[in-house]
Amino acid sequence: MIKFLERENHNQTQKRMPLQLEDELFPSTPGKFKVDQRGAHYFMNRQIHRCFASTSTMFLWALFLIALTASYLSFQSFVDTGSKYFTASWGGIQWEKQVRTSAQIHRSGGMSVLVTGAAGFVGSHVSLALKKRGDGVVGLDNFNNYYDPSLKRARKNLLESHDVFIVEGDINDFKIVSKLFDTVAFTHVMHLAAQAGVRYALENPMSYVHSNIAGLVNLLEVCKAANPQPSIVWASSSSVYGLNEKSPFSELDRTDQPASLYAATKKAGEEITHTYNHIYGLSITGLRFFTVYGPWGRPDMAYFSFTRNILQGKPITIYRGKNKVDLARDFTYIDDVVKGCLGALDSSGKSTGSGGKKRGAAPYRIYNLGNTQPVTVPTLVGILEKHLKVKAKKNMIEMPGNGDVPFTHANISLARKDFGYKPTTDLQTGLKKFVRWYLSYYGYNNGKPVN
Ligand SMILES: O=C(O)[C@H]1O[C@H](OP(=O)(O)OP(=O)(O)OC[C@H]2O[C@@H](n3ccc(=O)[nH]c3=O)[C@H](O)[C@@H]2O)[C@H](O)[C@@H](O)[C@H]1O
Repeated sequence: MIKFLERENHNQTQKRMPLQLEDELFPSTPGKFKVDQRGAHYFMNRQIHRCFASTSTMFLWALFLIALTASYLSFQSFVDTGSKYFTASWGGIQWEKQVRTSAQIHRSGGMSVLVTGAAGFVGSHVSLALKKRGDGVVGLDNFNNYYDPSLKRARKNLLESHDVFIVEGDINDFKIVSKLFDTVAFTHVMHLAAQAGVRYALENPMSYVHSNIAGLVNLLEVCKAANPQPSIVWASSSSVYGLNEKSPFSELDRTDQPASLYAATKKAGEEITHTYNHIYGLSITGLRFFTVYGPWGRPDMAYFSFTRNILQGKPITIYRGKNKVDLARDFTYIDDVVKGCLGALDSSGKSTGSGGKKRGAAPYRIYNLGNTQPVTVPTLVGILEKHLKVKAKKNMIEMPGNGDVPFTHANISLARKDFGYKPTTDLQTGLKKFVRWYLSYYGYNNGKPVN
């Protein structure tokens, strides 16, 4: 704003100056010019003298103008630098120091990981787990308001208390992502920033294109050019199986029938990452998460919003499939997913390229991270009622055509074989932990809000 006003003033100054010059060099009232009676010689001399006088005046004015312009320009650049320094939320010596400190590795053979979406549900858990075992972690998150940003801020505070620094920025911002790679030679990227949610795609389709397509490509562009290139592990989704009816879902099953735009953008992500692996030698691992739940979770997900409504005495809507068949999900507890993420990072293998040039084949992998025990939505509600000690007001309706699929069920043998992935938390146990966290975070005591 300051810059804008100054530019306007500058234009006014420039407009005014030639007028003032004209006023000085030429009579503004030519009709009042009197014929001189003192002879041609005198007149000629006088004209020559005037001519010299006006040339030197012009010269002086020109000098003055040049000096004025030069001083304006240097002032402007001072203002630019100053305002960038004072208003930018990133950059500067102190910022770089924070990034480098956070990325420092504290165990032998450890990694330095850029975690995108670090203030998100899975991102915050993975960041903390990496930090706790001695890896370097830097977070990147845009803190958007898809759901209550205060929850993201609370996760950020938690991470900061464990010395994880989170940079506030968007994966679409080429400058900030490049700057991070200029500051730290990240060995790995855990890419979890995304527009999540299956049904929200009906409301805001472009947000999925922005984050899950454009943001992904932007991140890959920076990674491909980095030297050394990092290995990338990123969040795909169980939703890519779409209308697949073969159960359990295996990584070799078809994924070309997405039921939602969310699923389509995740599937596109799998294809996009494949091209970066193929052309630039980036090591890529895509993880298909199956309805991840747990403490510090996402308020837009069913288990979370059901809990909120049940506690507030509000009705919940339970979707049912055709012929009143209950919907089912392979709900997967966050701690199991975190172990899967770390296993995928540890086994990812190196990227082969450098500075945008491929030097050989690099791993390209895709894994299911599920629980292998699908549970119906009414059963989920029953477990919540038990833990909350409150009966839900249920409103059963037929599943609208909103992108939902009837069931999900993961075959996890590939992840088990390659990095020992073995989920150990059933829905009863996981929801108990979630409810305990929820009541404490939102200030409930014996099922009643405190204060
Ligand atoms: O595995 C994934 O890849 C995805 O998992 C998650 O999607 P979903 O499996 O759809 O989870 P979630 O919304 O909790 O709905 C659960 C069940 O409750 C039903 N459901 C939902 C809302 C409601 O009001 N009523 C209802 O019956 C609903 O019909 C469904 O049967 C992530 O959100 C998504 O980002 C992605 O990661």
